[in-house]
Amino acid sequence: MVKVIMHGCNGKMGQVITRLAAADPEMEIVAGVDMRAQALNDYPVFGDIGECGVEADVVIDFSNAAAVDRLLDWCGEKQMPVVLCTTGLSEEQLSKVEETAKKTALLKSANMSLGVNLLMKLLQDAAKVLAPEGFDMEIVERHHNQKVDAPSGTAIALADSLKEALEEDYAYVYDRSGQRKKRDSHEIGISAVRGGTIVGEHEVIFAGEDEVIEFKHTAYSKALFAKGAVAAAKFLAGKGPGRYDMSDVIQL
Ligand SMILES: NC(=O)C1=CN([C@@H]2O[C@H](COP(=O)(O)OP(=O)(O)OC[C@H]3O[C@@H](n4cnc5c(N)ncnc54)[C@H](OP(=O)(O)O)[C@@H]3O)[C@@H](O)[C@H]2O)C=CC1
Ligand SMILES: O=C(O)C1=N[C@H](C(=O)O)C[C@H](O)C1
Repeated sequence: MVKVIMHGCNGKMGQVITRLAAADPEMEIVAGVDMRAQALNDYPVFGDIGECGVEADVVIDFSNAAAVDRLLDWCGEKQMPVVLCTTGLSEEQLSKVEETAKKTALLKSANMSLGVNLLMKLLQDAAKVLAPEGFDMEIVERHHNQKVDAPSGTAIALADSLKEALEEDYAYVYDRSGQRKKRDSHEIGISAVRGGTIVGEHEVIFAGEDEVIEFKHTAYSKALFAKGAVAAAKFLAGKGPGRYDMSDVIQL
């Protein structure tokens, strides 16, 4: 039985994971942490991770970037494995992630779905062929109107995987509204749409002369991400210090 502390337990993802774990004989949520320290389910909820004295094997985090520093400090100090799913982290926080992974097992992924993790690999093959031929690369992401960070962590991760595959350097461009100049060939444009209840869509466009190739992933339910997070928590429990990602969990 894997015992989980759910960080951000009263949020949208925290509640989807709570329902999934309740039906899973191999996993139990033993405590939750949330700004609103209100118990909505059958486990105790604390207002701060430091107040949680419940014994556990792993933390699953879907909270807010503002909560991540405190969480990383606590997990590092307690040598508590952590599945970090919150997006919108600063450069300083990303460095802290690497430092924390020297003290405890840490799996970070902006997207827990099989489809997006496979897409990251497929894109690298496409980029290696198309970018040197002069195809422009653009990413468009669409999410619900409750999302606070933009662009999505997934859009940045997709851009990072394009960049990683290419020999030449590419700059990310998020906003062209203040510019009166043509697009540079060595940029990756990233655009964010927010509206309604869109769960999450990511489109990667390779636009060349007289032809366009598009890759698209659509999430139809948050259960998709919850399923990946649960698999990641089972994988991470009992592991020693180290930095992991979803490619360690999913056989691609
Ligand atoms: N990696 C992935 O596959 C996915 C990542 N995400 C990311 O996960 C994060 C959460 O998403 P979602 O569940 O939709 O967001 P929600 O806002 O619905 O949930 C976040 C929860 O965390 C709580 N919270 C805020 N600050 C703290 C804190 N200091 N300590 C503990 N809890 C805190 C919030 O409380 P309050 O509402 O009172 O502020 C809220 O209940 C986002 O960054 C999102 O982008 C989402 C889906 C998939
Ligand atoms: O906030 C969300 O909802 C999501 N956030 C993640 C991101 O920023 O990439 C993943 C998913 O698309 C849903």
